[in-house]
Amino acid sequence: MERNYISIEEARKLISEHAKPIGKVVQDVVQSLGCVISEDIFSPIDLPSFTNSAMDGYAINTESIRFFPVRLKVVGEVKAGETFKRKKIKEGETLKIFTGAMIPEGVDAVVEKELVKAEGEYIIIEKEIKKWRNLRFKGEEVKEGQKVIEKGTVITPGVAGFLSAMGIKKVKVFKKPKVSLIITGTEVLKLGQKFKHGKVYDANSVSLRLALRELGIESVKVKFVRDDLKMLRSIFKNELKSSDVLIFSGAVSAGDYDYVRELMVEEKVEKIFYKVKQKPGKPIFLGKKDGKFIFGLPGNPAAVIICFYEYVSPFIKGVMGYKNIFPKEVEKELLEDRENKDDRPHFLRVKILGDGVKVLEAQGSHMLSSFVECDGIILLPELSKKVKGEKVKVHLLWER
Ligand SMILES: Nc1nc2c(c(=O)[nH]1)N[C@H]1C(S)=C(S)[C@@H](COP(=O)(O)OP(=O)(O)OC[C@H]3O[C@@H](n4cnc5c(N)ncnc54)[C@H](O)[C@@H]3O)O[C@H]1N2
Ligand code: MOO
Repeated sequence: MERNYISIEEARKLISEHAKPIGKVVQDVVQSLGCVISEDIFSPIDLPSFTNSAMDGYAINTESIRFFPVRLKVVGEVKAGETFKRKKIKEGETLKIFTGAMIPEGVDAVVEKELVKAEGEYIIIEKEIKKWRNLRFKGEEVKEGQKVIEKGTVITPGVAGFLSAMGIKKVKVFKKPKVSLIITGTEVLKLGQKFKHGKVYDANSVSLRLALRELGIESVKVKFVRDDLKMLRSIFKNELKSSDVLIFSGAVSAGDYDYVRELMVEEKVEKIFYKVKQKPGKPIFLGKKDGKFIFGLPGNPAAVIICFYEYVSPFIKGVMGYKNIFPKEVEKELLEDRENKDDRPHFLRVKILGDGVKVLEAQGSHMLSSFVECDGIILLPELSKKVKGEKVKVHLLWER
């Protein structure tokens, strides 16, 4: 007999167990935002790769200056990017130098231009300048061959910049899954279609596509299908061939035309779980066939978004090689008493106000207006009461 529900904790555990990388690919660093590096990175060069100036100013040799103030003759200049084997300074001389320019032989400090007085071909340095001032040394940050990035690191713009600074153009990352969205419902109108009484505009394909884009998943196919088992089967079979993760929206519940569960049984999709004790999103399904994973999300549009962030996004992150897959949490104080008389835990949309959280209006699984102000979700256990001032964990959905 099928158990009626599993708990949120059990569902999370099953997500963690099944969300494993599906392969590795070589990716251009410039296209790699949000990918996870799949092998340790060793620097091919020193960083800095040559000793250079941290300031625009004058290159000096402090050892040849016996006392300050000193008057030095400007005998040339060194620009960034220039190599200048011929440029050397002798006692009594200086070179004009720019930020990032290579330090010439015999130079052991750079005095920034604000600290000198220019007098024709000469400069006067009033105050003592210490050896090594304003020098950025070869290899001071990274040595050639040093391990600089560990496998499992998520590529942020900063990481991508760092890779590029080492001259690394391509990087091995865990594969992003290809995703198919199968949007069910005879009542569903695609955006742009003329409104008809009794129909609803599709919200789910749009919220899911954008949520997937946040994860860097661009390879997304969207299929709309009426509540028709034959058509659903044919689309399912096709998408199973081409995608790694299939996400159904709608038709997972108990209605006569809710065909997804029936299809999963018929197609011998191995059930990982079906139905989680929660609101919204109770009839969520996760299954596996031919190494591909299938989510069935309820059609209710708020349930879709919440199930995506609580389960689908963690799953996809796991596939992409992320170590931390579940939503980031912050602790906040509840700004009002809140009771859950239901026997299912409730995910509630909240707005963060400083150290507190306000539970938003419009919490129904069919209601989306609360997302206008929503920063995150709190979980209110079944048959429980939380009082004003009590600490709650907020699952952060997005930053703005
Ligand atoms: N007898 C029972 N009825 C229901 C149960 C139950 O246990 N017994 N569960 C309820 C719960 S909880 C949920 S959640 C929903 C889930 O329903 P389905 O997954 O079968 O989804 P649909 O019936 O297809 O649609 C639900 C709702 O969402 C609207 N919808 C569907 N697709 C879209 C879309 N792309 N964009 C916007 N809105 C969409 C649809 O019109 C329905 O209003 O079942 C309860 N029923
Ligand atoms: O579990 Mo359903 O999403 O409440 O209404």
